[in-house]
Amino acid sequence: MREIVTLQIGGAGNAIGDAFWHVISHEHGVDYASGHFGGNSPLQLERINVFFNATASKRFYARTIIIDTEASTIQRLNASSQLYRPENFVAGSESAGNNFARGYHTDGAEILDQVLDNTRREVESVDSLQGFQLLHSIGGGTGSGLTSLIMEALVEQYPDNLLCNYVTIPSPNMSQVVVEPYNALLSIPALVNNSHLTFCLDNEALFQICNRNLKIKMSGYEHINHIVALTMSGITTCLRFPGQLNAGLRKIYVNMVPFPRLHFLIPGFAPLVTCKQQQFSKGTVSELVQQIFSSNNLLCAIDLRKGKLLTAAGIFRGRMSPREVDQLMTGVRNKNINNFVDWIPNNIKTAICDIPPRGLKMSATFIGNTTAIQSLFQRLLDGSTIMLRRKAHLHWYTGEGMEEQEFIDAQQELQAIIDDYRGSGDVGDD
Ligand SMILES: COc1ccc(-c2[nH]nc3c2-c2cc(OC)c(OC)c(OC)c2CC3)cc1
Repeated sequence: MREIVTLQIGGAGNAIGDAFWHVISHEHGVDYASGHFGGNSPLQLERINVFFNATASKRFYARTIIIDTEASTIQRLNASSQLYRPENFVAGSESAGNNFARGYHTDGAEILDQVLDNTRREVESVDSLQGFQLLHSIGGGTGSGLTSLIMEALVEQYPDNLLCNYVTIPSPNMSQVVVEPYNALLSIPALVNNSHLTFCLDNEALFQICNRNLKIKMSGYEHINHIVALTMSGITTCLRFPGQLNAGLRKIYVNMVPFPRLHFLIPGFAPLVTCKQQQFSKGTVSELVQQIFSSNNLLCAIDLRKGKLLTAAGIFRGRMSPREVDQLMTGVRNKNINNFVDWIPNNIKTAICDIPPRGLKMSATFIGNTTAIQSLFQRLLDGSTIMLRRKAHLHWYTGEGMEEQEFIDAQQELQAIIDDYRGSGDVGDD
């Protein structure tokens, strides 16, 4: 079996992780609170080992390391579910204080060995590890700094395995902490150089979806974390259920990432409508296809029409005609040929799983590798430049041992990835 070890890091990473385990434990017939299997189909067990470990007493637990520099998140999760193995909790003694430097150099560094020891134990208990998925934000100190440190260690200790990151990206309009742009900026080098697949989860888009699509007036993190969990469930469907694709992280990597550095993927999900709208929906595949290519359903605040898709994947769930799905997806490509690079001929792929997500008859999940992501990176660059030019709040980082040059180097790395994506959209389009 091709197992995946999850590391959920920091407040946001653990919130996303808990939402993800809620969704997929139900899909696999596992009770979230107790870990007991009560499912009704062998399909729920056939590939359950990708994300879960079975215990002697036929219970299941999530193969995840629960990490935070402060104990409160850990304590809450430990109290909420037996899906979490107590030995896999790693808590620091002091919060990273929303500071990359404390996550990477001081408070985070203090718990790195515990993280790696717990990871090693889970790796040694599996048959055939395919890789790691890391759930974290880059706006806070633990999610940015400690995750960067963990990624460097994982790449060194497990050079043949893939790192798949699900990263929440701070929004200037939903800012929690004034130095989020610095933490996000400083996370870029590790994501560019150590992640193989980086799924970008933009708080700007997620809150827009809650307000615009779902008409939620006072949207909170519980709402966006559930949208993220539904999308992660869609992305991992082919890993977790048998189907026509012999699915593994490496197959996604090989087919979605044409150049190693261009591995930043934009997820989308459909339907993202109110219950009332869902009642009036025709519930057609055509509606799903139209929605997943709409920027309103992307989990990043970008406009697909302002770039070119290098590669794209659509994962459809529910009972539907494969022929209709292929025709509609091919139709989108043919009608929007200028929004697809012409130097990867077969750059759109669909997969169908007839098991729908909870509460829906059918759904679609989109993954796009698009040059339009430049605008997201430019937003991060601009947000950090405006403070860095005046060295505002820099003392919180230099006081923890960092140098201003590290910020300048990170900005050059960010500009370089922007240039690489821009250049890839021009290649071949003479
Ligand atoms: C852009 O062009 C392509 C993209 C992917 C593949 C492919 N080949 N083999 C696989 C896959 C694959 C496809 C998936 O979605 C369509 C997929 O779900 C995320 C998925 O997820 C697990 C996989 C893994 C298995 C082929 C072409």
